[in-house]
Amino acid sequence: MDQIAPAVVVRDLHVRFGDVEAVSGVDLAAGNGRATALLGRNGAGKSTTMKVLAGVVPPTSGQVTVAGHDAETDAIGVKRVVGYCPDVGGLVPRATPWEHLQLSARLRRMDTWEDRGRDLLERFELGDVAHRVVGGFSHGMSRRLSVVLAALHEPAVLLLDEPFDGVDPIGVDATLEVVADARARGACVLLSTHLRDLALEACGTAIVLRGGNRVAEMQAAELTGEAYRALLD
Ligand SMILES: Nc1ncnc2c1ncn2[C@@H]1O[C@H](COP(=O)(O)OP(=O)(O)OP(=O)(O)O)[C@@H](O)[C@H]1O
Repeated sequence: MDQIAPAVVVRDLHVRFGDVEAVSGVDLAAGNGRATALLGRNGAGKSTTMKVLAGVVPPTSGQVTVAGHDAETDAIGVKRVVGYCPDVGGLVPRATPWEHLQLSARLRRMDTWEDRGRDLLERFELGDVAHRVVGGFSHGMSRRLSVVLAALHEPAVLLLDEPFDGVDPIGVDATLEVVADARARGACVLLSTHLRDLALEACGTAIVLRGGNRVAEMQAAELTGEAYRALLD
């Protein structure tokens, strides 16, 4: 399923916020039809890397290409080809799930999206609350809706930042299904999580970040609990 060039290529990425270097020299390549897990301790640089891949934060230096679009010079092109579930936020408290889907579809100029939107809401058990404002949603419900929104337009690159955080087993299974579906249609998936077991279940490759650097890349199956702990310290 891999095309010739990887869908996501990151070379020597640095991201600086004032005095803080959040990412300091990350390299990675992720292929089509594959899912890659980003792991690492709090503050390792996972979310910042995801934000750059989503076209939300510009790289301070380095090269980042997402489905052929340069993250520094073509952030809009990047935003068009990705589906991004941010680690926090991204939802409008006074809007309903259905209104979020409508807005997302309109921004992406999608003609037919209602059936897929309805199906995704059902799969994530949000069908019954499709017309309730999300301001009253639990954390897990909001996470599930964020995954739905990321997946709606069947993006070439699916970026899921902590999609399992606080999510119940039904939501976890639905998320694993979304990842499997994306891989099956040849999309590239990057998923950040602290949950090693779920990373292994969802992804074929695991990348471990520490202090803004990539310290390991391996087959996810090789990332035993012991190996992971050793990489964190
Ligand atoms: N907007 C910002 N301004 C200042 N520092 C930031 C900003 N965003 C991230 N950082 C810092 O950059 C570093 C990496 O943060 P990041 O959120 O990427 O880590 P993470 O691996 O996703 O952590 P977690 O597992 O806790 O979500 C941290 O030291 C963080 O405090």
